[in-house]
Amino acid sequence: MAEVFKNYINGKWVDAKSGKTFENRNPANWDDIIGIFPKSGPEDVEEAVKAARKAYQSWRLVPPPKRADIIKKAADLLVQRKEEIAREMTREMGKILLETRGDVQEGIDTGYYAAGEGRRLFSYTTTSELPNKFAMAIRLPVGVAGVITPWNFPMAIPTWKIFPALVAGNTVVFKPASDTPKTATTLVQILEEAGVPEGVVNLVHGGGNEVGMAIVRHPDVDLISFTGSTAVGKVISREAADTLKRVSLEMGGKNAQIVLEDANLELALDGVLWGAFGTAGQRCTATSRLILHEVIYDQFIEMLVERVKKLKVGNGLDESTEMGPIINEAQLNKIHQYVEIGKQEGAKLLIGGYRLTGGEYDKGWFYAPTIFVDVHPKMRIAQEEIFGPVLCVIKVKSFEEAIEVLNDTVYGLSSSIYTRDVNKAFKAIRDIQAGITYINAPTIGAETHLPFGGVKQTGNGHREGGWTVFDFFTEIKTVYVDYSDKLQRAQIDTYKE
Ligand SMILES: NC(=O)C1=CN([C@@H]2O[C@H](COP(=O)(O)OP(=O)(O)OC[C@H]3O[C@@H](n4cnc5c(N)ncnc54)[C@H](OP(=O)(O)O)[C@@H]3O)[C@@H](O)[C@H]2O)C=CC1
Ligand SMILES: O=C(O)CCC(=O)C(=O)O
Repeated sequence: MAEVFKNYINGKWVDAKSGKTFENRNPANWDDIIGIFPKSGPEDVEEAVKAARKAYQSWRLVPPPKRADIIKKAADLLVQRKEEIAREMTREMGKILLETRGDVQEGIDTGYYAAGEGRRLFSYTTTSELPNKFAMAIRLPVGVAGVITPWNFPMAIPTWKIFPALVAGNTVVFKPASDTPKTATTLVQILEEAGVPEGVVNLVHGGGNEVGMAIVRHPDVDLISFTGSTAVGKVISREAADTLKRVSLEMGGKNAQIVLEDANLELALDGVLWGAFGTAGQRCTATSRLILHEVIYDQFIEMLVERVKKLKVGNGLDESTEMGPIINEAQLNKIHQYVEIGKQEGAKLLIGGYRLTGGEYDKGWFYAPTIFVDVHPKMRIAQEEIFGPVLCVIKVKSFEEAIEVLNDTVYGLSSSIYTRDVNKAFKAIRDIQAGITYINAPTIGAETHLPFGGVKQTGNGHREGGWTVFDFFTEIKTVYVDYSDKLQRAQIDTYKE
């Protein structure tokens, strides 16, 4: 019998009001049912927002170090349960154990980092232009935060949002991706066990159009933190405009790795393998384009194909597997459509380009690691996010052309350049249009204490991670304290003759 899960609203585990449910299955083995989850609707969101609004009145008054103690405890619980959660996550969304352990670790790191901010949450004091007057800017919570997350980092991304939101004093209505409701449930169970009071965190399972949209449109939700596709991010941005709520959007990418003629080729090879085929390419920071200098082009392609041929694709629970399945059938079909588009556009398919079949592959969504060469930078496969194990290789004649090609996309999340020339490395840091640039390292592998986010159509100017995330989750209040016991007029009295 499949396990049945519930929503978490106002401190209680409850079914969807409609009683409807949906099923979630292991993408590496469809026979394995992960669980049955509530298929909620706007009426459930209504309850969750009401609970979050009520809880906000007391949560905002809890001293930040006390709020942080609860997040620290949640991180401790994640440490204790790391292996179990990683295994469940691999079952739920497919990526290999090495990566799901990393995903939980990112949640742990975020927890300890955010908890530390409970004793800082720095803003500043400054001077006043008038005598006997004190001036400062302080941070206050914003209110009820709607948190909408994707499936590819089912622990890390929710914690990037929920932990700092709570330390800052906001309450949360959390809608996780429909493909990863179990990991989301585990996170909320942990927050409950850590001592989060009722109503402070609410979990509502269900579809994006029903639950996600109801959160975005709700007038009592003050801010939305969203990670997902650019298409959905644009819809959210438009819908949120009606209530003028604050919105943080972390969206798609078309990240590139440049390899120059002077690069350490072995290192660059390890980088692109990990960047392009890690998590089966289903990372917003995945290396989707490889830009090679013509001098090393043939040699590097030969080295790359040799290694890609040997990649072991299979169930991520097997420790020897190097690449797991695709998340679902729709995503697999999308990837294959892009492969067909690439062929029609005239790119040369060097390896892969098909769904894997036979044996265990017949019960999962497995796709062969795929490489296209002779890719023109304007082709659709070089411009649009594929979100799968497909690498497009582009040949360039110079450093300048490499940067131009890298920037020639509507996205701007991550980027990487392999070179031993320090001047070129610094020029790349200056000229690449992306939120993240790696020198001699792959496009993936964010650290939680640094800002994370993209430019152009990848983001809307906010950053997660580091202390920058607190700029999003706090409201700045400017405070003047006049202790002169008389009316002092700024601007007028300041410059009185
Ligand atoms: N820049 C970044 O930091 C990152 C970006 N991503 C991006 O995420 C995408 C892959 O994730 P994926 O989950 O498929 O992305 P989606 O945009 O399809 O979904 C993301 C979340 O939004 C929900 N959603 C869908 N439609 C709506 C709607 N109309 N209103 C409100 N919420 C909605 C989804 O719910 P449901 O699951 O029920 O459909 C899910 O919870 C890729 O484009 C990737 O680049 C991923 C990780 C990091
Ligand atoms: O580890 C990283 O590079 C970022 C994680 C992430 O959110 C992603 O790539 O989808």
